[in-house]
Amino acid sequence: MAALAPPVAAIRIAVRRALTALPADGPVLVACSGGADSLALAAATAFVAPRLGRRAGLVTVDHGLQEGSAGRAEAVACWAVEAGLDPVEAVPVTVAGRPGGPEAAAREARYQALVDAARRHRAAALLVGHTRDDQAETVLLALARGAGPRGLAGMPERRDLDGVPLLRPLLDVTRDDTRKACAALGLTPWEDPHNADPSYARARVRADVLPVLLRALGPGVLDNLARTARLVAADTAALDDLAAAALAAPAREASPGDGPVGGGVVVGVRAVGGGLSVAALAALPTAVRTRVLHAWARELGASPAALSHRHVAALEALVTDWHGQGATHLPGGLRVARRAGRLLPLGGGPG
Ligand SMILES: Nc1ncnc2c1ncn2[C@@H]1O[C@H](COP(=O)(O)OP(=O)(O)OP(=O)(O)O)[C@@H](O)[C@H]1O
Repeated sequence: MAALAPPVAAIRIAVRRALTALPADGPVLVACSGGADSLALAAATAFVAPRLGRRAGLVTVDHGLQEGSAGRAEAVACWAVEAGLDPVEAVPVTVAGRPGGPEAAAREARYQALVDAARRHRAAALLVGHTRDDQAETVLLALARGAGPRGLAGMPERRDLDGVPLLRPLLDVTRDDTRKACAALGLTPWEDPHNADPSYARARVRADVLPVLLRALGPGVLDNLARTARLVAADTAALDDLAAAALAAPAREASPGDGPVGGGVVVGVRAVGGGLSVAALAALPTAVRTRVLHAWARELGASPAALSHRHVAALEALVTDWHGQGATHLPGGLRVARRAGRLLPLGGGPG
């Protein structure tokens, strides 16, 4: 028997690790574009899942944006059936008419179709093929746009997508390895023209920025960027937890010796009679306060997509830079004002 190529083995190990952590019920569904990353993922899942006594299927979404896209989706689906995956679906979606740029609209349509398929098949999880290279690109793009820790934390290995667990088993695998694995298995991946289109920032990072960094700083750069994402993600999760605890608890009079947060003590911020206590907010470290304000704005009804750091900064100014300014406007027509030591939504929203 021919020796197994190392990238094929590494990808199977990564998939095995992801699948063994899942609850027993329901198939896993691989989201596959036909590109090298998700094709290598699908091939590894087709191999590993039955050996773990689990069903594995595949969904490929046809955005209908390029000539021949339906044929490409059909070809991926035919390969998947031959590879023993079941269920297999090629789902056409309509991208035109959705809000946002074409890329965002395509992503939204794709994720909706994937979630619908996962629900239809009562899937235990959806698997996507993001690699360590994708993670490094994500971190660089976040750095360049000043995204803050949430962006620098990159893509999580696991997240909830409208109630469906979304897994990224290949975050420790390089794109080079997914290509090598496809070659070793005799698979011909589809080359998405968008990946080389310089009008996309990610494509420019991929083609121009990462190669320079790798040449100048050595091959450890990809690893280091991905590690940065993991470290930042852990810190961010801890700060989010502190903010959630502060937002859940009633404000009380601060007494000398109270750390703002620390020693297991979290100062609550809910004011008696509604709204948030300005004094309690002021006692929090900035990193926790901004998270509290962000979470509260969402609770009031501001859509996360529309809520920007400028809105949160304006809310924060009501606490830390108060000079009698008027109400702050939030997305969705919401307004928040400072009144008698409290931040209050105007117009009788939830407090
Ligand atoms: N048309 C599609 N149908 C199903 N899943 C998709 C589709 N496009 C992308 N995905 C999923 O989302 C992941 C990320 O896609 P994206 O296009 O951002 O990355 P990529 O690096 O080009 O991945 P790939 O090489 O697998 O196309 C893919 O690995 C795949 O799991």
